Amino acid sequence: MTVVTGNDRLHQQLQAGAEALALDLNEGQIGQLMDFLALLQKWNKVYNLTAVRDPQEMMTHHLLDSLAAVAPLRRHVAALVGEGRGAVRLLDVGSGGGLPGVVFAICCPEVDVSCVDTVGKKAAFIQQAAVALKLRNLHGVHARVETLAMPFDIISCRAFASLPDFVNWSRSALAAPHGVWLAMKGKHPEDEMATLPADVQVFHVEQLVVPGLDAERCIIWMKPV
Ligand SMILES: C[S@@+](CC[C@H](N)C(=O)[O-])C[C@H]1O[C@@H](n2cnc3c(N)ncnc32)[C@H](O)[C@@H]1O
Repeated sequence: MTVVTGNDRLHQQLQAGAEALALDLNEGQIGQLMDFLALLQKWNKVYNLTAVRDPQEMMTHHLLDSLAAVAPLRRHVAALVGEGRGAVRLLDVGSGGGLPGVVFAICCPEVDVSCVDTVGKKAAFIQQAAVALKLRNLHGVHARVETLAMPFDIISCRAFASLPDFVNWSRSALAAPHGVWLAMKGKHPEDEMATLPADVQVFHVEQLVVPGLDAERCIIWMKPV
């Protein structure tokens, strides 16, 4: 008789989710995502990284939710590389326990990902995850995003702030002239979009479907004009 453990079930769910999202992930990447889930579970008790405590809920609400943004991100990265941009740098703002930043670093090894958070222990957790998962393209940064001035090609966020606050606070870290913002949102944020600064343009609203999650999700892509 084969015994199916809770971990096996989560592994199967992750694999099925990646397939539903048409994501080409190798076994190493699936393994890193499972290891990241285990790290989140383990250190959440100490560092208070996320209000989500149940491993099953962490899979759907954190991992699969973040994975839903990977194909759109890969498309944008491919376009940047096609324009002749070398190493693509991404900043994930208010990354907390590393969402979506760590998932992006695992799934897009060619992208250099920095996760910034004002809470020191969260940035330290990202550094720890980078070592444990052997992710040389992942960095934890302890700072307020408003203080960063290094140029990033893509600045992402999930569950961070309103769109106007997100772009205003992170603007000095956006590379000119090609840098873009990738904001992961739930319901289409019409009110927030209406109050964006005049020199910030929404150039694409991309609907997302998260496997196993019956909820509205979208990416708001923005750029300075
Ligand atoms: C609600 S959590 C979201 C965490 C993660 N992105 C997620 O989706 O689970 C927001 C995070 O933003 C961080 N934060 C708030 N203001 C910030 C700022 N000005 N610069 C950087 N991080 C900030 C908080 O410490 C917190 O970890």
